[in-house]
Amino acid sequence: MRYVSTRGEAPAVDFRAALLAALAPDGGLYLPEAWPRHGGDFIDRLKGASFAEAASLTLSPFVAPWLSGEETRAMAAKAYGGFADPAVAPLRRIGEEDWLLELFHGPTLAFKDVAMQLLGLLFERALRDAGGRATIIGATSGDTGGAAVEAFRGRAGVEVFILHPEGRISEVQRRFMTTADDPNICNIAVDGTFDDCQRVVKEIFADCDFCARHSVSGVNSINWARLAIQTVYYFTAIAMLRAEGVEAAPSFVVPTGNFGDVFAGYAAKRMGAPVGRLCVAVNENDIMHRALSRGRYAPRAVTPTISPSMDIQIASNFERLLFEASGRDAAAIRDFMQAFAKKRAGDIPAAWLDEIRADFISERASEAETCEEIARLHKASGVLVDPHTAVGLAAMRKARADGRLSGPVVTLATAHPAKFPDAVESAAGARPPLPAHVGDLFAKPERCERAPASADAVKAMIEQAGGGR
Ligand SMILES: Cc1ncc(COP(=O)(O)O)c(C=O)c1O
Ligand SMILES: N[C@@H](CCOP(=O)(O)O)C(=O)O
Repeated sequence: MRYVSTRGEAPAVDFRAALLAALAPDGGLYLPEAWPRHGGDFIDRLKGASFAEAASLTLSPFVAPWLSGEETRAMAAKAYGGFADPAVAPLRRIGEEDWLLELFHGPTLAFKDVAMQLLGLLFERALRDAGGRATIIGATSGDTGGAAVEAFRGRAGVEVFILHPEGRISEVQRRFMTTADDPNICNIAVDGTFDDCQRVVKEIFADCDFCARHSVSGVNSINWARLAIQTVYYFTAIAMLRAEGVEAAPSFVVPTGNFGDVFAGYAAKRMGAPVGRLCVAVNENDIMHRALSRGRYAPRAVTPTISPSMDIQIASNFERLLFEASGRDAAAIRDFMQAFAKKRAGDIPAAWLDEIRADFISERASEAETCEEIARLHKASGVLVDPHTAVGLAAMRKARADGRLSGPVVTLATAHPAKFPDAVESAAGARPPLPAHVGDLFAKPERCERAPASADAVKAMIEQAGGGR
């Protein structure tokens, strides 16, 4: 399997090269040159399988011939061995035809752990094979950073620089990053928004000399490997529903920010997973809802919300969807992205929009609706959800009410409620305790640098630390 760039001006590469590069050298995002198919009885084969086994079966066409099925299975078993729930991504029924897919049982209590725990091992292996080092640069609105720190702390040959928007993430999210005392981890609180952090990361990637000198790589969802791994839980969720006797193709509601997780659902569908609709659920930062419903992709100023990880305007992975919707017309994507960079807005061609709407719907949840959803579920069933998951549930309820969703629906529960205790307590009147395995988070000292939202400032910090050399 080889990987091509959405902008068509970079050579096709194998999985290991796409993994280590993260972003293609032409500024585009990698995708498999053709979607592998998991048809036939694939879902049935997953029914009794462990999550690690399912991961190895799902990922094998992506990682072959670099890794054998046996090697992938061993890595996945190691990656998921420490999850608090042995199912890794269990389903919880919350209504007649409604389920939550709980993706927060990993070490930092968010869905990012599912991909990141395996990604850490893949990086380690890739660097060992290539005999190299890496400087990982990442932007986070709260969860990617903690998951990356946990997955890469103490790993030989890897230095990690994570940028977060100062004061715009929860204290628990921040502590998952800043309490790591390993010398290969550097947290940087940026004076700006998540979009500023992501812009700085992309500007650094655009400096080819710097990247070559420091072996720069990334673990945000611009990295195809992240999304490939995230396809796994769409397959396992469908297999678990089948095991419960639910044969109809479920729809998935995905709390969305950078458009990575919902694109993974789309990728699973393209690979043959029987997926109904994909519902893009956003908070008041609703650029993706406006783009999909009105056809104009135009950022506004970021509004801080109680679901801070989705306080995002520029959704990196939308480029991947546009590439698919355009019939993989890389020249058209280049034009679209260049015009967008200049005008800060873009009109999505009608034909592309029709393609997108064949698979996707979208919905927005206000702050009040998000709080109501947390309170409603807690009152009805005693279950506490985090505000990102609640955005998904509010979107699900609206889309069911007007008939855009029907039949079995799985809403992705993307974070543990204890990551956002204040917001959850104020909505539901109950404070979610931190799980015992992370109970010492508030006892550890924090370590964090500060920087303006400038690529030069961050590059200077990396230079000074000697990252990747
Ligand atoms: C808890 C949580 N939910 C949802 C999202 C949105 O996911 P994505 O950026 O893949 O759309 C994020 C951030 O990525 C998150 O941290
Ligand atoms: N919501 C994310 C933002 C980064 O998204 P990614 O999926 O591209 O890594 C976060 O919590 O950091």
